[in-house]
Amino acid sequence: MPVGIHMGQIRSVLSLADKEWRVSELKQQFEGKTVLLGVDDMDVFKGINLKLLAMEQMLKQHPKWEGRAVLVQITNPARGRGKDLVEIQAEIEESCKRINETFGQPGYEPIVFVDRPVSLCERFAFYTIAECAVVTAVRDGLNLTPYEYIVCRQGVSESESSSESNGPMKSMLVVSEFIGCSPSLSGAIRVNPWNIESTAEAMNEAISMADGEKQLRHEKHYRYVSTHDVAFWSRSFFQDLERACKDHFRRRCWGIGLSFGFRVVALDPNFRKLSIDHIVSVYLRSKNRAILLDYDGTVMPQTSHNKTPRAEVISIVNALSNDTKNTVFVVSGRGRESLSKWFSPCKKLGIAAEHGYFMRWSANDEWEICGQNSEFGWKQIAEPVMKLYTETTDGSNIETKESALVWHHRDADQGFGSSQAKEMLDHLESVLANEPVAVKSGQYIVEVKPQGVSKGLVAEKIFTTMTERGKQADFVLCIGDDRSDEEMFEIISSAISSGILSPNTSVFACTVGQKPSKAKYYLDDPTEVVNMLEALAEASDPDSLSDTGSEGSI
Ligand SMILES: O=P(O)(O)OC[C@H]1O[C@H](O[C@H]2O[C@H](CO)[C@@H](O)[C@H](O)[C@H]2O)[C@H](O)[C@@H](O)[C@@H]1O
Repeated sequence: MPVGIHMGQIRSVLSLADKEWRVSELKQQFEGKTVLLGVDDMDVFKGINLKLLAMEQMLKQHPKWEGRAVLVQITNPARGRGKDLVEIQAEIEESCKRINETFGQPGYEPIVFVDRPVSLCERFAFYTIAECAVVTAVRDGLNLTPYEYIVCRQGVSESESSSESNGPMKSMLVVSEFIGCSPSLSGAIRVNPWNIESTAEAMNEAISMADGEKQLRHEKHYRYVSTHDVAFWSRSFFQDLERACKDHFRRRCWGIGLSFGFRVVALDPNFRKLSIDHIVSVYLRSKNRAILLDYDGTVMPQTSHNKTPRAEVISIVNALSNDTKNTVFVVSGRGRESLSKWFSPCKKLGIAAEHGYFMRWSANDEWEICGQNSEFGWKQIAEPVMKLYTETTDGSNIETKESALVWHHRDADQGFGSSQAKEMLDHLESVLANEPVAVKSGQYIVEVKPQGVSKGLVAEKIFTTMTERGKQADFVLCIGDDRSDEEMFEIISSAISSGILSPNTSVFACTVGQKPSKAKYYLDDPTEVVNMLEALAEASDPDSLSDTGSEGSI
């Protein structure tokens, strides 16, 4: 895939004598005329007929160009065949005939259609004499025509060329917004080629522009094109590869996903499977344990239709939270009503619901509101946007939580749902830019929640409160599967250096599934998570188990 031009090749072709000969011939042929140039393959996507129609419109709207403006359209012979191509060729032929009949005069043809093979030298000669290059492709890759044109207009130094110097260089470009190089040409006039009138206006504007302005635009383009050539891009590509591969010798690589979703991820060599035997032995030696459990994707499989926790999970969580050495929290994005209902048998369990907007240390404690903001005016802005995407995305729906709004697309078409989610994320971020909210994407969701509410802050609050109560954690187990859980892992990895946790704390930050994560450990799925928790519950000291229904575990 070319990402720039070959400066050396263009310069050497430009210096060739036969090109000089052709340039002076062309200068003579178009003396007193302003040449607009198109160079395209004969192809249905190149928008050649749209360009001809725009030229016709320009001559109608700006009769001053009659007799003066010429569109030279070089069309490389078609590489394929087919009905579409035959039709477009007929349209082009008809447009050329009509325009030349309507606006032509003796010695003047507004359209010069060149449909024979044109050598590189001749093409460059045409670039050299053109006041403006016009590219109206309706779909294309990079398209090097504008780049080649700019370099040819700059020319080669006088020592390499026999042509006389023409003073300051200038060039103008009218380019389709649908071609790859369009964003790199800030001085070009960008058009939607389907809009004939505005393309005609752009062509008029380009050739009517003051020379000084054309020079400035040309200089800017030439600087970019000549410094970002093929050599530049290949160097930069290799540098990126080197940077990306720098640590590969010490990383393990894994292939994840299938077909277009396939990716190779490099994992830290210290990232390893959590050994049940190891964690149990550390658990047994510790006295003040903090256990933070995410819900969906961690103790509850993402694929389960019934989201109510199984009796086995309730019994394990209950046993863990009844151990007086333990402070156990479910830290989830889910609402407080469902979490407190599901875990109602676990009286000592702490719950952080809606990513910690609501926190409760045990069933007997009051809910604390952790966010500083209880203003939800932003919902009036976010909800209509979500509704718009829900209407156009079959299988999606909106969940209204007390502090947040969530757009779900798990049941929508996978590709369409995720592209809609990306677009909606940008849309919401821009309309909510001045609101005290954060817009986040998660497992098939886009969520808008109050700023300053995160699972990371929940973890921090649990650790500091334990320390304040004289029970600084010497064992931390934190398990989660998604991005919101990474915020807990991040806090944990900095907690020792910031003094929130003691350097002697045994930390088990564990993600579910092997993937890049801030956690040092992984377990493969919720079944393994539940097995590990069961082993810890069995290792809990029966003497330190409290009566259910009594005070909080701290
Ligand atoms: O923090 P978690 O416990 O992992 O919860 C995060 C979100 O859980 C819920 O969404 C999840 O379950 C949905 C099915 O019930 C599923 O469609 C979605 O893909 C999952 O992310 C909940 O609805 C969200 O509000 C939570 O933020």
